[in-house]
Amino acid sequence: MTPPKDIPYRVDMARSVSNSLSLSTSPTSHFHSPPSSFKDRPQYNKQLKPFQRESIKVLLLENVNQTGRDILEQQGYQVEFLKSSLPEDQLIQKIRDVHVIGIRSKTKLTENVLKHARNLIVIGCFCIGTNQVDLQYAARNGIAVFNSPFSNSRSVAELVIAEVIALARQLGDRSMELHNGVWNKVSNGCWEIRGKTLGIVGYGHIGSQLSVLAESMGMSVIYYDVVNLMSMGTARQVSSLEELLGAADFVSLHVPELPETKNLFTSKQFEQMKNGSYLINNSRGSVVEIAALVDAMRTGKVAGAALDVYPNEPGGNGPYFSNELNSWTADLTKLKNVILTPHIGGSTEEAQSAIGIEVANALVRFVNEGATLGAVNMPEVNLRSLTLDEPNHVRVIFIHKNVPGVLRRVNSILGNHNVDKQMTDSRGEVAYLMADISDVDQGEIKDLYQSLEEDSSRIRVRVLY
Ligand SMILES: NC(=O)C1=CN([C@@H]2O[C@H](COP(=O)(O)OP(=O)(O)OC[C@H]3O[C@@H](n4cnc5c(N)ncnc54)[C@H](O)[C@@H]3O)[C@@H](O)[C@H]2O)C=CC1
Ligand SMILES: O=C(O)CCC(=O)C(=O)O
Repeated sequence: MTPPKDIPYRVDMARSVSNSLSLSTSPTSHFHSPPSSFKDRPQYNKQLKPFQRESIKVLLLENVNQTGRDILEQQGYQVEFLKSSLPEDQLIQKIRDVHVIGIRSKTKLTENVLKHARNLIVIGCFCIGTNQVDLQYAARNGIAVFNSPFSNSRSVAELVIAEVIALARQLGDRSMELHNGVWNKVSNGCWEIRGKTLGIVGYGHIGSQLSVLAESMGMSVIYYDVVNLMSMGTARQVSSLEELLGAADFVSLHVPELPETKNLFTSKQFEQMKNGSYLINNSRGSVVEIAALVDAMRTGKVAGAALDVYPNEPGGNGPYFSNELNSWTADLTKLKNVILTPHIGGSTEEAQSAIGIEVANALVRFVNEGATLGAVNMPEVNLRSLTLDEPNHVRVIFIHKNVPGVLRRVNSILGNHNVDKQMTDSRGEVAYLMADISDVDQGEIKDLYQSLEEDSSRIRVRVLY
């Protein structure tokens, strides 16, 4: 088979020899000796180099922070960077040959897209949410997914505090009026937030951080969560959403996108809110039925709203926030005291820089060492690093279907060598085995790889050395 022009020969070999999706499985790769300056150290980690790093192709979408790009480029990987997300047809073209993809919240990695990703081994979500990725499909195909679980939590919580005050004082309207030359000095319907009650729905990383900030500004905090959680400060957990809605002056949503949170807020919930209360949604657009919110605001039941997220969001910056995108847009934008922001809850220099570092490092650990610590769709497996004084050691990674009898078969293959350490774990249908074995000659690696490839449970084999 002649390799396509832009794919290095060994990538194509990996595919044709093993029928594997993974470049790094290639048993034909060269061993790279460690730099001689390291050799005098008594104990040092061996950099596993089963492939030429410059063959690893990385596609970064949605303006991933420079910190992340630097880490990946320093590895020698080929990094392609785009500022926006891509429509599905272009994404399918691009994803065909990459081994690593980095996205934020806009890029939808559905089964339909992922089935074209024949070389992909890992996805980095440079954000908290992972609802944009088909996590099950990815796991079933040996593709690990990483995110940054709390690097932007503080940024979101601070934005909510700003929104609580801005809504209470109708700041958006006053500012817009003055931009249009209208002086409108009023106090009617404007409030201090001191002594008011904030109701937080979803008391996880963001909700609990917000709780602390709100209390420090003199608010009382109540929260509703499906899990029983420890309260921060003097906040109080309530037993139902209805109870929260009946007591809160401000309601702020911090739940993930799940089937159970879809349209969590419809006309019923708006009816249960206090008259003249406020709604803030920085979670996901699917959580609130916007047409119902528009109705609740027209009647005055809800006195103001701040929205950062929408059911449909544009892939990049530009004049796209229109009825074409979401049918209720014109109704919403005509309302008074509505603050609309373009999904910027986590968009601060601090958060983006920290996310870039955290996710890029997780990607490098996975590509180079096979470690899945922090993966959101796979068992978390890691072994201490191999060291440079272990020259004939090989790390075997065997991602397989979680069915009986696999370990017996795999260990009979590995058993021809000395298994120094091994860890295996499962998550749902998928299991992940990592083993460091010694006394392996370079010439035996290909056979080892081939034997594992032939096991009926195999999802993906990688041999790192
Ligand atoms: N606007 C933005 O830029 C950002 C938005 N987000 C969104 O915020 C969400 C929350 O983030 P974190 O606080 O980090 O998540 P988290 O996972 O730490 O907390 C979520 C909480 O919601 C609770 N929960 C789940 N289902 C619930 C339900 N039906 N009713 C009540 N509580 C429920 C969970 O038990 C958990 O305590 C993310 O999933 C993401 O979608 C996150 C970061 C930035
Ligand atoms: O900053 C982004 O692109 C997405 C933020 C977000 O929604 C998240 O972290 O889940």
